[in-house]
Amino acid sequence: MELDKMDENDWKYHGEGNKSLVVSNVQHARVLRLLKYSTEDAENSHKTTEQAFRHIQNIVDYSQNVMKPLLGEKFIHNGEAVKLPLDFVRQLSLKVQQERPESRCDKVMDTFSGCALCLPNLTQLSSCCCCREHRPPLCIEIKPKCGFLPSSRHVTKEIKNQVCRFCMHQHFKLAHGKWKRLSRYCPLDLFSGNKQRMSLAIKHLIEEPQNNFKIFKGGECIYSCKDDADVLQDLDELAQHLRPYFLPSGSLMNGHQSSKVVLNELIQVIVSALLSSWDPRKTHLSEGRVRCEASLLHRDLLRNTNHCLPKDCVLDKILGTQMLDNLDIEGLNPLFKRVEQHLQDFPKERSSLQIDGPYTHSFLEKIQKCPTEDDGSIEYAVGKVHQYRVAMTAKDCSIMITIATCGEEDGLDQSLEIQPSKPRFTYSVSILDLDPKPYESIPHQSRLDSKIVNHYLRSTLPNNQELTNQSVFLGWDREGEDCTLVFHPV
Ligand SMILES: O=P(O)(O)O[C@@H]1[C@@H](OP(=O)(O)O)[C@H](OP(=O)(O)O)[C@H](O)[C@H](OP(=O)(O)O)[C@H]1OP(=O)(O)O
Ligand SMILES: Nc1ncnc2c1ncn2[C@@H]1O[C@H](COP(=O)(O)OP(=O)(O)OP(=O)(O)O)[C@@H](O)[C@H]1O
Repeated sequence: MELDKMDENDWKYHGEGNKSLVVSNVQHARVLRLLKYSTEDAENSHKTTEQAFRHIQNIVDYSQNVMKPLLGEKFIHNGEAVKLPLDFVRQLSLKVQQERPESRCDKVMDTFSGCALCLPNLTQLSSCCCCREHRPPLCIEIKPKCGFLPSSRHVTKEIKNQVCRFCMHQHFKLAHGKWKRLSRYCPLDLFSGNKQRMSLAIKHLIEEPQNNFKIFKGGECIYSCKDDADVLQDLDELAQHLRPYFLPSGSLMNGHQSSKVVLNELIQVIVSALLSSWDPRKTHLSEGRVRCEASLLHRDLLRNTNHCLPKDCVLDKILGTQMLDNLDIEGLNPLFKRVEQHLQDFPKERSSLQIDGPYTHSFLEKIQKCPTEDDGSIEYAVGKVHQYRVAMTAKDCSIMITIATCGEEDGLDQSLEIQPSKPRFTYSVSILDLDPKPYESIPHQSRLDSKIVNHYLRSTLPNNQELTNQSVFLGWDREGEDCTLVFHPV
């Protein structure tokens, strides 16, 4: 990328989240991730070039020195902080504006600093030369969220040991208008390691993707949550896109039947990619922490299955890192206050305690060498706060599974052979959105936790009206449901 010859016509809108907007290059498999600011205080809060560059470099350091050792080398792609010509950034901002979803327009792209993060475009396979078939790669993006129930003795509300945060949060989001329908996805099903539960979790993601599920074909997003949340997802249209990948070319199957087959095949491929690992060992998950009472799975299936993830598969790595939060926000809060008090008394120690970074090897050491028992020290409190922030990153990251079909003769390192008669896929699995979560956000986390739990208790118990209504609407059979997709025209 020649930074002095940047042309906005070489880039197009790719996607965005709460904090950044992403554009992709039309020729090369690269993206630029630019910061966003809230429109209310864009004038005041924008950073100077040096501050913005430092901020982005911090993200790179954190991803490389902290998250990569925890999540595994193979899943993480280092980005590079770059300084772009301001003219280019301003033109780019004008160009992408009309593509942006309305729901994200409460923030504006940073056109002041000229800084961005340059990353490989993970929706495209980097070494696709082994694939002689010329179908564009497919990429499935999953934001899995928190995959376990807390077991901390500091938890004061019993419901937190029974219903997972995602399922409780759904009710809060619905009440506050963030979404119009409840998602039936439960992260504990996805992280269970049980193929049947995982398939169901993915089925629920497809059915109601919200911001947890997207599909790209040849780098273009072909399936995601629409801004017009009233519209139900068109699964037949999705299946049309996927048919060439999952149904033999001569197949006579048509209509709903073929959509069902195609989507079930897709689900199987996703499950296999999520569980793939070279390590034959398993991580056994403690029963009490992987069963969510709000999951719609048949109770027997929840009770009578083994819960284990192949060691070092992407889900195992993410879950292990999420579990660094072992005190829960309720147990962390007093430690955060201890750190706050200490910083008031000794403000100069902020830097040696690495409260705002730098995210070096010694930051990782503070996490890894944190004492297991509270000895009353500031080191323990800081170690737990750092661990919690790292766990928060892992609870908010996304998984990208990029797959391409390949011919019989292709020699592949990573190939998924689902069934010998079916097409083979080469794939790559990556993790993205590994930004450090600010130290200052901990009090907000604590308030949000109480709001979510209290809202859930108020709104859902003792009757579960919202869920029941939705099941009727979509025609799902809640109790006896298996993992096959059922299509009911509405
Ligand atoms: O708090 P949560 O669980 O709602 O997570 C936030 C996400 O909401 P979600 O529930 O996934 O829709 C939220 O996602 P959306 O903006 O809702 O797509 C962000 O990822 C936010 O992170 P950040 O503050 O931008 O770094 C996330 O905030 P953090 O808690 O990770 O800081
Ligand atoms: N390296 C990449 N390759 C391809 N697509 C990417 C890449 N990085 C980000 N994206 C796309 O851009 C979207 C927004 O990026 P990202 O999740 O990093 O933004 P964010 O603002 O940090 O999100 P959040 O709301 O979680 O804070 C992603 O959901 C993904 O679809």
